[in-house]
Amino acid sequence: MNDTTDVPTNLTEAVNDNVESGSVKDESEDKSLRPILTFMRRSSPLNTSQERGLDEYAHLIVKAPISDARNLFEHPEHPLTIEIGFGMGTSLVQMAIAAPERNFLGIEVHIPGIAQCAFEAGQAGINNLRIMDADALEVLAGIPDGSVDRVQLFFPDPWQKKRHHKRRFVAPERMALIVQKLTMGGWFHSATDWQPYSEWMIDVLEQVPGLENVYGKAQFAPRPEWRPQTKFERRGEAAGHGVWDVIYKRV
Ligand SMILES: C[S@@+](CC[C@H](N)C(=O)[O-])C[C@H]1O[C@@H](n2cnc3c(N)ncnc32)[C@H](O)[C@@H]1O
Repeated sequence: MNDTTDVPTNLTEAVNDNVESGSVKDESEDKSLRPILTFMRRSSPLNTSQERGLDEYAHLIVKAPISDARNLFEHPEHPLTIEIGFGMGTSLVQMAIAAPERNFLGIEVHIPGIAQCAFEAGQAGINNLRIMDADALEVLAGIPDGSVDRVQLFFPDPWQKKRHHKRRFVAPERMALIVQKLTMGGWFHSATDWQPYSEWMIDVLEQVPGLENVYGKAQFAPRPEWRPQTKFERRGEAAGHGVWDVIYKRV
């Protein structure tokens, strides 16, 4: 995870600066051929629950690539929510428990988060949640158009420095892919505690063909009471930040 428990955003960005400036060796020979990633993979040791998550509940973790996310579930006809970057997954598990009539696929690259999410979902005994260790953009590119009812992206890395803005998940080309995968009437729901990113989101999303703001042109959504608080939301709150939700509908 980019900005985990353990790593504040500014440190992540400092590491990223070093990669970009060449002071940290990168395995890729030709940088121009590398896709721009919206995350940095970081490793940290697993605790006992996380070890158990990978071990006892491995059946909840799906390997990439997949051809149709709906078929991962006992009820493929149920509407599918994909959460991009669920972090430690606690809020995603809460959402899946609260909505047994929906299927949930969480995609993350942070292994302790994947393991923790598997542990909590396994302990809760739910069968409407699957987890993937993958770049969500690659997963989305491989599944059928119009197959996802909701895409949610909560407290994405804000990539605060101007030269890192290209890594922000909410960007016209990435949103075009999301639109393609949403069902008609389906939602893209994001939230952030970083005000400049919230304004950026509105600026980008208002211009995306095929999306309409559910709360009116350029409006933020009221914080839905059914969206559980996330770890990064709590962290933002502790730092005195506000919270801005945006909900757009596929039209
Ligand atoms: C700032 S954290 C927020 C985590 C969680 N949503 C929360 O609110 O606590 C953003 C997470 O998104 C993940 N992420 C960013 N881009 C991603 C991508 N393209 N595919 C999968 N995960 C991604 C990062 O690994 C990171 O864990």
